[in-house]
Amino acid sequence: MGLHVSSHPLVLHKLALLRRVESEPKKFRELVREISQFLVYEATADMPLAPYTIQTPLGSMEGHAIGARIGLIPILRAGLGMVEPVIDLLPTAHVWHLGLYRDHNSLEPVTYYNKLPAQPDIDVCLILDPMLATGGSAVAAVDILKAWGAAKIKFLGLIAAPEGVERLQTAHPDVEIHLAALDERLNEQGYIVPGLGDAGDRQFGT
Ligand SMILES: O=P(O)(O)OC[C@H]1O[C@H](OP(=O)(O)OP(=O)(O)O)[C@H](O)[C@@H]1O
Ligand SMILES: O=c1cc[nH]c(=O)[nH]1
Ligand SMILES: [Mg+2]
Repeated sequence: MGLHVSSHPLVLHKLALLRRVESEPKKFRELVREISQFLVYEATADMPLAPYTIQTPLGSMEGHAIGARIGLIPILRAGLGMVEPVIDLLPTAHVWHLGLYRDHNSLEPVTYYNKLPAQPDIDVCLILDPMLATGGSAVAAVDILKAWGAAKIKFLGLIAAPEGVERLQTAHPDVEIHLAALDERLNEQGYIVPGLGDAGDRQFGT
């Protein structure tokens, strides 16, 4: 319940290319862009619609607009690469960046950037972060958004470990998780296996 792992052939095809060690940052960023668009297409399948009257060259009819105010919450750094492809499809979305990094020793998230306004001005928050590993960062992001007053929150990620899914679902069972893949496990350093390595480093060449 609440966990969606894409089985679309295009997602699987592009995910294999994304994982490959040969995919250099330019290629990697392109694949992050493409897979993110497929993911948000699937994750917005239940968005409410607002009907309104439009004119075609041949007459009037009832058209539809997305009836929710959507906020994109990229988790810096690695979530940055998911913003442009998603906002291209949802051009009226607001973007609120959250800066979180994992402490290398404790693997616990450290918050370093949060400029959310005093009052939430969106109906649905889409958290964008390619990797859900221990789940510490995702749980922290949802904690922040709920304390802010966000009503509905979804997590969009490229690859997750079962440990991270379980931690997020236990802490926040109401948050839907949309993934391109659910991998085997975490290794001793907290990396997803087989995964793709460090999603921030691979996008930004660091
Ligand atoms: O589920 P967790 O164990 O919390 O790990 C996942 C987090 O790790 C990565 O960020 P990282 O800390 O590498 O920061 P970066 O994006 O700046 O490289 C990733 O983008 C997530 O935010
Ligand atoms: O495998 C992992 C785990 C956390 N963050 C990453 O970028 N990759
Ligand atoms: Mg990183």
